[in-house]
Amino acid sequence: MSLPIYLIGARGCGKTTVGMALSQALGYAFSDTDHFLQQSTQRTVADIVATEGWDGFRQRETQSLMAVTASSTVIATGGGMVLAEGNCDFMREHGTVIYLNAEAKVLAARLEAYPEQEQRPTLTGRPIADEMVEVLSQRDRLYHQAAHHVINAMQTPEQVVRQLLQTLSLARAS
Ligand SMILES: Nc1ncnc2c1ncn2[C@@H]1O[C@H](COP(=O)(O)OP(=O)(O)O)[C@@H](O)[C@H]1O
Ligand SMILES: O=C(O)C1=C[C@@H](OP(=O)(O)O)[C@@H](O)[C@H](O)C1
Ligand SMILES: [Mg+2]
Repeated sequence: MSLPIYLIGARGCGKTTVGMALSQALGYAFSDTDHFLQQSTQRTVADIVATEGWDGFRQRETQSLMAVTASSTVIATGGGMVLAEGNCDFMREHGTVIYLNAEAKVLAARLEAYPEQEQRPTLTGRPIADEMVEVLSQRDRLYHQAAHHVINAMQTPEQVVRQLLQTLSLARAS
């Protein structure tokens, strides 16, 4: 059995989309911390944030991370998973952590085309393009610090998966 692979990065970088495709390519299981949270509570992210605030959501997110961690599993995390240092330590100790890196304007374009507001309530109250600049200015360093590998996510999902497979096989060979 192989260690879990954690995908981290900002909203819209493709953790959920690419994570599913990567799991199929590897023959791994797939989990998503937001899907787990929504299925286990039967509530949306927006509903949890509205009633418990972001602090309440973040506590539940940490519990979800632990609950979905299993061998031979690709795990798509929520974009704010790295905000708690304990989550970063946990991921690095239990598996391989990969940052799907993309510029704010690319993220904003994807999120504007497909906002999924129940999954992504506003973080700052600002328009998406401004929000992504602000979020990356706060988190880019945290994503880099937490990651074992950084992948350019500004390519097609197929290209991102190919690059992930290459990086993982190089890491295993070394
Ligand atoms: N590499 C990519 N190129 C173009 N669009 C993408 C890519 N990855 C994801 N998307 C699109 O961006 C949106 C957000 O993707 P998602 O996988 O939910 O990101 P995340 O889980 O990181 O927030 C979706 O509409 C998805 O189809
Ligand atoms: O960036 C964030 O703080 C969040 C990202 C979302 O997940 P995705 O990154 O999968 O969109 C979801 O966990 C929640 O809305 C908070
Ligand atoms: Mg996601």
